[in-house]
Amino acid sequence: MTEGLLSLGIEDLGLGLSGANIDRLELFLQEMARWNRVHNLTAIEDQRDSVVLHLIDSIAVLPIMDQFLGNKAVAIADLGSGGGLPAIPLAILRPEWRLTLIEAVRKKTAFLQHARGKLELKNTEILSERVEAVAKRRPGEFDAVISRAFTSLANFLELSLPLLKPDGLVFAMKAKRADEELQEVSLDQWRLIADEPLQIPKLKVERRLLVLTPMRKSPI
Ligand SMILES: C[S@@+](CC[C@H](N)C(=O)[O-])C[C@H]1O[C@@H](n2cnc3c(N)ncnc32)[C@H](O)[C@@H]1O
Repeated sequence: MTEGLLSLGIEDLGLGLSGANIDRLELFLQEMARWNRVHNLTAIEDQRDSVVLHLIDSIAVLPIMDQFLGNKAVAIADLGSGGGLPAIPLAILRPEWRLTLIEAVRKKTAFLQHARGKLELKNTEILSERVEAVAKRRPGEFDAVISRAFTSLANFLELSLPLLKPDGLVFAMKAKRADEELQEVSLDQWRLIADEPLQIPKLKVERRLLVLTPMRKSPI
């Protein structure tokens, strides 16, 4: 099974993954495939390779996140986690980070709870709620926010702002066409502090990771 992750180039990411890391990522993929079959969890029940590529896409952000967050016990929210990307692979590979997965659809959070138990991911919490509701209940709580395939950049930033600590960071996983989305962002409100191309082995489309921080320096 591990052959899939290896043959699709996970080692080329240069993350220094151990055999145990790869086994746990593989277990997550197996659970996702099993739940997909039974519950029709997401649209990505297509070929296994494409799910593997989604996973590799999700961890390609790690070298850049590491630069900003180091190995501190930071609190990170993943908005619109769906089947757990990118939060679950990140939680597997960075046990010192605390990941909060926020997902509105209950069928999906049932899977996320299942995966959390199966993988014994004590550094995760699953919230079966809309992001907007969590922001009201827990304002200014997170060091960082991330999302993948969630919404437009401008909307992601708007939803992130109330969740973030004053110096919090937003990690936006984007495709090459992020330039148009960046033009919609108010530079009075946000500072772009990094815009990094990502190397995804075997994946033809280009990816970027944008890192932004709010200009305001106190929570709302
Ligand atoms: C296209 S999926 C992406 C899932 C996952 N991040 C991935 O990359 O595979 C977007 C997810 O965001 C969730 N979502 C959309 N708006 C939301 C909101 N306001 N609060 C919580 N979840 C939301 C949807 O239910 C859906 O599962």
